[in-house]
Amino acid sequence: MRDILDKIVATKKLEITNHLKKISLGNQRDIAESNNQDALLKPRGFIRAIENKISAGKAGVIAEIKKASPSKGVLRENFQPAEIAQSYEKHGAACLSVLTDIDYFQGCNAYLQEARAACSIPVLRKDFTIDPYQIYEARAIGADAILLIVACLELNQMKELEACAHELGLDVLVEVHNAPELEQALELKTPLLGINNRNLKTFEVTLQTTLSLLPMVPKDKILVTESGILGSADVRLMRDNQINAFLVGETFMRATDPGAALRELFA
Ligand SMILES: O=P(O)(O)OC[C@@H](O)[C@@H](O)c1c[nH]c2ccccc12
Repeated sequence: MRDILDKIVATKKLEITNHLKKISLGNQRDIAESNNQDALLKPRGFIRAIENKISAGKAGVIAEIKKASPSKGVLRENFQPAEIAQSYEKHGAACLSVLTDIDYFQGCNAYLQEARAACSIPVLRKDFTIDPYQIYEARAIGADAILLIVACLELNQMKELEACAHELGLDVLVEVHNAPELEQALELKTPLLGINNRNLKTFEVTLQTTLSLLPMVPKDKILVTESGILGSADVRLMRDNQINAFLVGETFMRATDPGAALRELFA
């Protein structure tokens, strides 16, 4: 049986092919938009926003906006990206992460646009990036950073995608969940390195993933621990190990007020 990541990547390839087909059939609007520099939003520095929090002695929190996940189904019924974004910003998030994948996370580009327009902090487009076309699209919808998941990319492809993002002024978060992937990620230029505590192939979550890879992470990288941060003990464990950047989704999505939950978790 194929695992979920293979399945997602296969769907993503189909989505891109269909989109490119639509464009070549005469729907040029998306392309025209992304070529119109005046219509483009100026990127907000994603990495800089995290660095600023950390150098002020605070946690750099990337607060996620996701309606659903393949492992847990719908996380939040009354899902209002703009309202959530404002609450996150008000309660001290460094940045946002917005799921735009449709088929597995019930996300969409409009959620990112709504969230970003409602606040002034930078936004990561959380999606399965496998083609440069998606990076142009990310730029066109106003994303400030993109995600590269080592588990679904070849090294040369990753370098090409990173160069494309940097050319467009976007920051890159590279994500790993084991030692061989980490070695590949260190071949990239980006200082922003995410360790996902959730194995995307098995859905298993353990904070040990971050702790066990920590000795391999060079000091000049900004390490983000991703997934499975549930309570203040988790935050303390990470901060005791000099890990100061966090990507948190589910814990906030299940709270009545996601921003208030953020403030409480990092108090
Ligand atoms: O909801 P959690 O357990 O706090 O996890 C957030 C985030 O790390 C997770 O959504 C995530 C990390 N990497 C991904 C890649 C694709 C989709 C989703 C993700």
